[in-house]
Amino acid sequence: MFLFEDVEHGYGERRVLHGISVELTERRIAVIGANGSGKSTFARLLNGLQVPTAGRVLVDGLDTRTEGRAVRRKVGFVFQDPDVQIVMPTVAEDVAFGLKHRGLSKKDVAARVAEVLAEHGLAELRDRPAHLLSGGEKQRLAIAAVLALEPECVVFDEPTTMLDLRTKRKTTKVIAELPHQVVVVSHDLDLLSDFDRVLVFDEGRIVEDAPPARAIPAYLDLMAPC
Ligand SMILES: Nc1ncnc2c1ncn2[C@@H]1O[C@H](COP(=O)(O)OP(=O)(O)OP(=O)(O)O)[C@@H](O)[C@H]1O
Repeated sequence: MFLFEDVEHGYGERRVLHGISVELTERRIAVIGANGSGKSTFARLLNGLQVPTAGRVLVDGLDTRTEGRAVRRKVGFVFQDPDVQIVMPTVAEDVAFGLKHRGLSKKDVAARVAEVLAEHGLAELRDRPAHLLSGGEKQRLAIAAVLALEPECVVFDEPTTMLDLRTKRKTTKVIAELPHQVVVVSHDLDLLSDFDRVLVFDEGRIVEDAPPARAIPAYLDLMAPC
């Protein structure tokens, strides 16, 4: 579904991704690597939140540079910090926001909101102020709001970093049970042990690209103190 053609990305003069050429068709793909190795930048390129400085990113043949809107319909993005993503005062309004933006009728929005809140265990919180939710509840809301829009693929940028162990396990389960294609950036090796494919980043390049059984030991070697 994703095709990176000789992608470079820089912030100002500084290049942080170099020569990324990769095709991603597997259902569950993980991205790991050291801090600052370019993982989040790579993730943001997947749905056109950022466009490459050079090269192309195609999603089902759509160029993220020219077809950003269509790409974002296909590819949802869940940020590490749900506060970045929650835009409306209450839980129900936040889920409704994207649906209204898509042009659904009032009746369809209400029905979809009710369905999604129930699916994600948020029905009882529907009228609660979103900013007063716990970290885990906010995470659930952020995921629910993205899934409400029925993307084909969901990109998660460090979905468990801010969570306690219990909430982390619940989020891991939610991600594991999604029928969607998922791309997950994570430092949490437990989360990705049964993924189909793991990309290991180092200094803006993919240095290993393999199933977890091979990629995780390669990553641990890379991270070993000299
Ligand atoms: N908006 C930005 N402006 C300038 N530099 C940025 C910006 N976003 C990221 N960078 C820099 O680009 C490099 C790669 O950052 P990125 O967030 O992609 O790495 P990462 O592998 O996700 O790191 P981490 O594991 O710490 O989240 C870092 O040196 C970072 O400081």
